[in-house]
Amino acid sequence: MDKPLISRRLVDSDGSLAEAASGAPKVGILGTGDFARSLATRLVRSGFSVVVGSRNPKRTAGLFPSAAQVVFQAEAVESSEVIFVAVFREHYSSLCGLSGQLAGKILVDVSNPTEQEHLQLRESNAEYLAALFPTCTVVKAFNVISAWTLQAGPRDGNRQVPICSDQPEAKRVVSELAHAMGFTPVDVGSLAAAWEVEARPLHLFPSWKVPVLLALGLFVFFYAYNLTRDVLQPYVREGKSKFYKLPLSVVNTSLPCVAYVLLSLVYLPGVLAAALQLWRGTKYSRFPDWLDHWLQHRKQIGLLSFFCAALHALYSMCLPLRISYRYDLVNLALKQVLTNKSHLWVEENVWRMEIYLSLGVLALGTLSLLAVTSLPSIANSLNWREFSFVQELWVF
Ligand SMILES: NC(=O)C1=CN([C@@H]2O[C@H](COP(=O)(O)OP(=O)(O)OC[C@H]3O[C@@H](n4cnc5c(N)ncnc54)[C@H](OP(=O)(O)O)[C@@H]3O)[C@@H](O)[C@H]2O)C=CC1
Ligand SMILES: [Fe+3]
Repeated sequence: MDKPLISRRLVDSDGSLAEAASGAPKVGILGTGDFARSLATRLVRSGFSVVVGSRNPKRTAGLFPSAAQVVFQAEAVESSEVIFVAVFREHYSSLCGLSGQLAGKILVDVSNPTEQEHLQLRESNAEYLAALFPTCTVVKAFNVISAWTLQAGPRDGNRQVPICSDQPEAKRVVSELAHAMGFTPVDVGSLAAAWEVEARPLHLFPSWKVPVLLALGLFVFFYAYNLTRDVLQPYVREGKSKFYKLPLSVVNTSLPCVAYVLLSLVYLPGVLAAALQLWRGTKYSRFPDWLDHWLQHRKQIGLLSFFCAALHALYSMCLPLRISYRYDLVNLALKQVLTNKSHLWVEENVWRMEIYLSLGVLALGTLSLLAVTSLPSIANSLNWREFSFVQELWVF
């Protein structure tokens, strides 16, 4: 890997990928599926010479950049020292015929198990591959990167690539490769860590689970409290039916309570941490685990607090749109004008409007939150010219 990693001629005049620079480091790929194709494209763009091993190279060669060589599996593994195994676990054993040529080489396991496989098989895919090819060094890497990200380039989202292996030298080689492709390699230890690395793509938004459950729990608590206070109590005491308040009014009264409590939970751990440091007399000792986790979740708790506050503002703006509000106004006017006790109230209309408004506001709030949270990744995905264009628009 001491050779220059970025070649000079990468793109043909017609836009397809051109010949890689002669003498560029050679990387092998076994498999010709989605992942293999995107990986080959990224490697060629990063200046590597790529040789792809297929069971049927004639059929699949047209799918790869012209700079990548597509040959039979045996030929591909012969000419490269680092070989990506872009094949599903159940087909690993079909590669055993190549073990002679693969001896002493670095195999990069990029595979991901399904959730069911991950729970059933206690052995990671990488360890299984290492057991099948004991003369090779297996490195687990790139499984958290999608074919799409490889194709588009590591511009938006997470660039981190966790890498693990029992051989530090092999880990170094693959880390340099990841770095040259624009990713950030993260050493997560020996191959025993592969099981945990393979679990990562199975969890969606892991850092949001506790904050979301917390916000939901608080919402249920305050909703139950406001329901008892504003609806059940008047019904039991005075026989007044105010159940139409359930979808809108009670929700709107509960939201700011949740927002305030969540906001205080954003600031409280910082205060506790400072107090703990003063009490211990040092800034350089570890916080207890619970405080550490709490501090790490502050961003998500803050965003949820903002979401509840924004929903509350939207609900409040929409309150005068409610038909119940209009009926109340008309009734008040009637009461003032007429002496008799006429009462204008169509229960069905009230309910329909309350529910429609509630759902509409919820959808609008969710969309705004999505827009706000995706702003950083949108900003990340812009190149410098697009970014300055947006900046100019903004200033204008
Ligand atoms: N797609 C993605 O976004 C991601 C995929 N991965 C991992 O990459 C690996 C490949 O995924 P993907 O490219 O999507 O899968 P595909 O099904 O698209 O491709 C699998 C490839 O395996 C090759 N292969 C080799 N031996 C066999 C065999 N005995 N039977 C069937 N196929 C065989 C085939 O190539 P040929 O016929 O030319 O030999 C085939 O193209 C998987 O382990 C997956 O978990 C990891 C992260 C993201
Ligand atoms: Fe308010």
